[in-house]
Amino acid sequence: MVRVSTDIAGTPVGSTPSIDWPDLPARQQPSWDPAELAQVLAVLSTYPPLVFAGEADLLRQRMAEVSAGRAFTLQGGDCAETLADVTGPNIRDRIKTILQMAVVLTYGAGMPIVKVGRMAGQFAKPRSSDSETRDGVTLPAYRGDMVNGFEFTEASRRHDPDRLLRAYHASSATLNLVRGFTSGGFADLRSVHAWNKGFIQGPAQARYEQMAHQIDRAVRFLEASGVAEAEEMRRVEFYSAHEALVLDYERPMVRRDHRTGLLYDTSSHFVWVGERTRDLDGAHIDFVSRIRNPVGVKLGPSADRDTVLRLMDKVDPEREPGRLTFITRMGAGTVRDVLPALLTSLGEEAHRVSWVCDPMHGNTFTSPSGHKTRRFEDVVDEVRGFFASHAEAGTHPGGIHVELTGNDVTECVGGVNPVDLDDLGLRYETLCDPRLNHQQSLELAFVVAEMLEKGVR
Ligand SMILES: O=C[C@H](O)[C@H](O)COP(=O)(O)O
Ligand SMILES: C=C(OP(=O)(O)O)C(=O)O
Ligand SMILES: [Mn+2]
Repeated sequence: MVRVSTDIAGTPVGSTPSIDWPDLPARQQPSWDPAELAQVLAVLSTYPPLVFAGEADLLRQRMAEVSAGRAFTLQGGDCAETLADVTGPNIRDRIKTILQMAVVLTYGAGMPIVKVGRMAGQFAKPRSSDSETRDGVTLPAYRGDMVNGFEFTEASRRHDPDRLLRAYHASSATLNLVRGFTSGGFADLRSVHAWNKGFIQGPAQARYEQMAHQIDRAVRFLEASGVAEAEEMRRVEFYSAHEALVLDYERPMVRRDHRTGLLYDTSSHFVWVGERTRDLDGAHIDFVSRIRNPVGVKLGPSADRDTVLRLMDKVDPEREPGRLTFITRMGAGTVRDVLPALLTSLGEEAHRVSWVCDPMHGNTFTSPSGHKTRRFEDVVDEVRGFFASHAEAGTHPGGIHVELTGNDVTECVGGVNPVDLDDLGLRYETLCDPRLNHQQSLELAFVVAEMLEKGVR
């Protein structure tokens, strides 16, 4: 995964601190049996960290480049990872998709792409409703495999703290494979480029051929000049991220770094707080304010200047480069009305954080067949509106955050090889929100690369 220099590798993994977490209101938390939970927490807090403090520091440096306008970040993966989907082929194909997108974006941006998987911990979901009713039977809503099962039975929907340990092990197995894939030659620029050529030979050909041709020339130049042989071209830095939602998972994973005495959430390199849990005086914002990892906060269309400044004061009072990322998810129809004004109202402060576009969560609707879906065209339109907003405000559009899979699912409609509303039932596999499939993800990368290359006003 990330390239680890000797001083990072030599970093002691840190001790489990005893922290009296303040008793603040926390939304969207499971209701566990307290005795069962206590047993699990005692075990989880002794488990090895999944990431090193030094790796999180390195990602913070990379995100500092994003906030300074010298890098772009690609964050992507499932809405909800599931325990059953932790398989070699699934992980490989998701990594492959992200790497393919990153090559295209690198070309378009002419900047380093900071690659972050929404994976190895994305096992918990906030829900609109606490319960779900089917055929007159009401049960607790599915909240992700870290909390309960998707199967619609009382036993499966029970909040089971043992699942925290299963999520830890699944995250550990995922990260292990990701580290292998991204450092062991699989990520070789030439193979990734060859996979992209496969995409362009399909229906995308006419629309994206010109850019594909330019990328091909650039890679051929690297090969001809011998640069493609370099070790750096055979591996990539790749980081993990998930929503820090279930505090009974995140808190026991916090460790004190022996070098500095500071706290890190060792469940992931990057964690974010979601739109539904970012209350200024709530436990989630308090949690991320205490850890040293680079962190994100989602912002929906209701976020105003005052809220954003107060979030900055809480989470990033020193305005440390790379520390805080705002992930905006305004909706394609709203972004142009709301985002430029918000950015402008922040003045200089808007330059002290990174801005990333989540074009998924503001664009969800239910199809006539009853599937939760999104239109590819709306996703693209929100990214376009995001770029235009930053151009207007003079701030850096720092990246995209996307729900995607490497599989050929039919969950979002549209794209150059279109999924129609009638196709949704063919391969609708997500247990929560609809993801872009492999082709739609690559197509998004080409469209965004064009925006990066040509600029959007
Ligand atoms: O991923 C985000 C949320 O968990 C999801 O959009 C909530 O969806 P719901 O409205 O089906 O609960
Ligand atoms: C829950 C999510 O998003 P948001 O907090 O923006 O609704 C998510 O990213 O899956
Ligand atoms: Mn989602």
